[in-house]
Amino acid sequence: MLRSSNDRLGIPQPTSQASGVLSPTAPTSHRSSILPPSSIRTPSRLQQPKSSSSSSPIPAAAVTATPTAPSTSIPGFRKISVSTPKAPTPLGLTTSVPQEDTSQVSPPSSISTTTTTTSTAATPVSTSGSAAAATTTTPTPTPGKTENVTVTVRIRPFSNSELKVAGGVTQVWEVNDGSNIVYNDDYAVNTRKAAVDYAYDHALTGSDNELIYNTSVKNLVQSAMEGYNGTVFAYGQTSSGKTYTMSGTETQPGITPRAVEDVFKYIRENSEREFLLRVSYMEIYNESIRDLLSPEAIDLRIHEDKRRGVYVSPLKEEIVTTPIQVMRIIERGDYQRHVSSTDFNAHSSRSHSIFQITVESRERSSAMSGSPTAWKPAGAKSASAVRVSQLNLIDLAGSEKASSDVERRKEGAFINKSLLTLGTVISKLTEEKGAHIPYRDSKLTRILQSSLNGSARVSVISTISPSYLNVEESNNTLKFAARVKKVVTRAQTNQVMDDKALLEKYRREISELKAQLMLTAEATARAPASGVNGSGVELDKAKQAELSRLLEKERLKHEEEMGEMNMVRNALKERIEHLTKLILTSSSINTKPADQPALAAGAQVAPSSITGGRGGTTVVETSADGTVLEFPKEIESRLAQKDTIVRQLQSELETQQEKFQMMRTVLERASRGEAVDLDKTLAKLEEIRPQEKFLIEKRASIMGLNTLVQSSSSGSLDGLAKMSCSGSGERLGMGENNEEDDLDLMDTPWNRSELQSLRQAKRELEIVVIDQEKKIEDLIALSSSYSRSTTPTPPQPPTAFEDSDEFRNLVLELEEQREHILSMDEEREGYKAALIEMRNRMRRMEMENQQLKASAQAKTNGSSNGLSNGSHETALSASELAAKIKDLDATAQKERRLRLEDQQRSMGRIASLEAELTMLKAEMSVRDLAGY
Ligand SMILES: Nc1ncnc2c1ncn2[C@@H]1O[C@H](COP(=O)(O)OP(=O)(O)OP(=O)(O)O)[C@@H](O)[C@H]1O
Repeated sequence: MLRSSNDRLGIPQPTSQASGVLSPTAPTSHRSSILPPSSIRTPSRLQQPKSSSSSSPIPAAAVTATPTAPSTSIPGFRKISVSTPKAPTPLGLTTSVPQEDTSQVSPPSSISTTTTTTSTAATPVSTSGSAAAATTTTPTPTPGKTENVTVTVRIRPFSNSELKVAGGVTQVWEVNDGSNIVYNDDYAVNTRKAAVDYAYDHALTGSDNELIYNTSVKNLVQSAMEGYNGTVFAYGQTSSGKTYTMSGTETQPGITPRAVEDVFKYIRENSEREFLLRVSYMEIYNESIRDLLSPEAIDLRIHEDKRRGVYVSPLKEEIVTTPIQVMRIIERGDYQRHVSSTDFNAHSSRSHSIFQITVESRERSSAMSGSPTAWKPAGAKSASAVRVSQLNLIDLAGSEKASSDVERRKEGAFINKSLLTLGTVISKLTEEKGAHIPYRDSKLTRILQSSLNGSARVSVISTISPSYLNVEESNNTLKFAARVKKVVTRAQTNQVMDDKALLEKYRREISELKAQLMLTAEATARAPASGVNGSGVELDKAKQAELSRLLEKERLKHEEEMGEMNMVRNALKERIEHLTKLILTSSSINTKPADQPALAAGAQVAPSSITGGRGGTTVVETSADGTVLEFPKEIESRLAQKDTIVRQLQSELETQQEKFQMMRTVLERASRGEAVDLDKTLAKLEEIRPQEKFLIEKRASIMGLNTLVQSSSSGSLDGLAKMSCSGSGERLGMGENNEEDDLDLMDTPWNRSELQSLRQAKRELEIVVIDQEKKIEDLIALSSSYSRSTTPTPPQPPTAFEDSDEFRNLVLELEEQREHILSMDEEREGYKAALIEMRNRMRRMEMENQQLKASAQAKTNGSSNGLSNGSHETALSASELAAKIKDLDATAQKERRLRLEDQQRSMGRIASLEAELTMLKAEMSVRDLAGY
């Protein structure tokens, strides 16, 4: 489970129950003693003058808290009583503690000297870490001089669950002399335990994180700023207070935010050097290394080289310029860290987390010359050598007993194994000279190898519970801490002379850019004034016109060139400004608005306040060979995202084109007057509509991508919100930010051409997409015009396509077709009428013919009978009649032939129908027979 940083921080400590008082029989001692909550508070031992001898009558301290006393409260924590010193109580105790301190101190009168204990400390330890000395600065190490690891044990107050359980409030441990841990006398007496005395550099109680920071870490941070590697880690059983110590709460910022603050404070106060800071954050979860700033990067590898020692790669590093920016990054990383609720801790860290600050610094005198010629060749011995050091702040996962949950048990097994290996490595380092040290047995020891084997200053904070319930685990932690105390280191500074240091690289780049800027300035100055005809020569009108045309052309060209030149100059200036901002000096840091107050872990940070320069976080990454590269992960993931979108768009466009072609064919057929199924066509056109949605989505996703890059570079989450609502109104990928971000990312030459070609491809694609969109719109308009013509819908306003020539031609063509069909119809009707007329004429002629025949017959009969009635009713001569009859006969014959043919055709058709009928009848009878 991943948790939010707020979950991780400020987990409220329950209010303790008031119960019990110091037993009158309890031996008083000059130890700090952790007492049950109701114990009377006395002035903190931490404010007492430090005792030089255990036998001297100095007060003892006891941790306590009551919920009822007037107090200065730390939200989420037990209320701590604050009272003024009083007269001794019947128990001989005074009741005064400093604010937020939970130590209880016995007055001198009541103190019996501490019973002598058997010390389990293997080495004599310094007691320099008393609270009184806490805020003083110990000298930075002498290069090459050996020193022991600084070990601090911190006993936290009782937790709520401990207070609730029987025996939970039995206090086992006490702090003695500010540096030793011994058994509480009551506990020792009641359990008849042999006394123990673990000796460390510092032993602390209470909740004051400033105290522990000043006591155990402050010096180490200072020496990290001076070029020495430093490692701080919190070690202890689960729920013993490691995260509380390292991260802290809003009211009690832990070691990490305080260290960050001090890093910037150091830069502010050291004007003779300039600095470049970069940070990374990783976790080891189930023996796999994960980049908390780039969570998709899992299972990172560990490498080693002579120059850098052991390091993890590829690990994202961000260049930082303000404390608040660093806190924001930590918050981001914390959000990704594996945290779960366990049987012992509601917010238990299930991984070891390692936060690294890499500090590069160099004397300003050599760096600030600003002249491009001031650079010495790489490797040259000069004051420009860059010091590189690393500060590791590590919150280990807690050792734990078996958990009831399977997943937690598995995690616990990994945690315990790596902590066991850490213990073994420490043992071997201290006990067996020249023995094989099994650093490689766990990722944790491998990463800590450089620190443990000598070259770093190391401070270990061991956290324990005060309760009897955890006595066994606390004993193990104390033994581990005692062993670590024996580890000897020999810190030394690292000097880098070449471009491997980013500081050197950036300074060189700034110089080169400044030189380029000067060149462009000179070029601008040299540029001729344009548009002036200063010859004073009289020219004729035509020549003058020609000349002014040429001059105008020349002037435009010149303006264009000047515009380009200015763009280059601005880009150079911006880059110089950007790089300069990354390099921190006391003056630059003092002028920064980010002079924030002490940072509380989990404090809300405005996203805008973390952006520096042009609003982008600068990301670097160390390659496997130890070279520091700029931005590769950002570039890679961005290119990959863009590639995917380009591929998607291309395939979508191909589909679109196919459909478009299909539609076109249908429309062409329709325009030719061929039958087309309009409904089907319209349905197909409808299918195209969802693709519009796709294009809009793609546009939005490209816009979102730009926003994402912007947000990732600014470290803010609001970019993601912007992403979700961006897009619809803008053209594909044409967001302004895109190019700007690309410029930011184009800082390295290796990706420049790739980005450019990608941008070019994107632009080409945009044109295709826009073209496609236009065509689709046309098609949709056309389809609706067709549907309007086929359905009686109210008239629509004409679309653009209806006004087009193509549409007009189609309509004309259709009209012509229609007219043609009409004229054909008319013609056919005419033929029909002519035919009928012919038939009528034929009939009339036949009748006439018959009449003529009859009269001719009558004439013939009359002449032969000698009868001549002298009638001249007919004026036709016999020959004329014969001709007419012949004519009519021919027509009648023709008609007969035609009728005969018709009759024959009909007979044929009837015959074939009859045959068919017979067949069908036969089939029917066969079916009947078959019993269907
Ligand atoms: N010195 C302290 N003063 C007040 N409260 C403390 C102190 N140390 C720890 N606590 C509280 O005790 C609880 C457990 O502490 P924390 O989460 O820091 O333990 P942890 O050692 O990091 O545990 P884990 O290994 O499971 O992550 C938290 O609620 C924390 O606020």
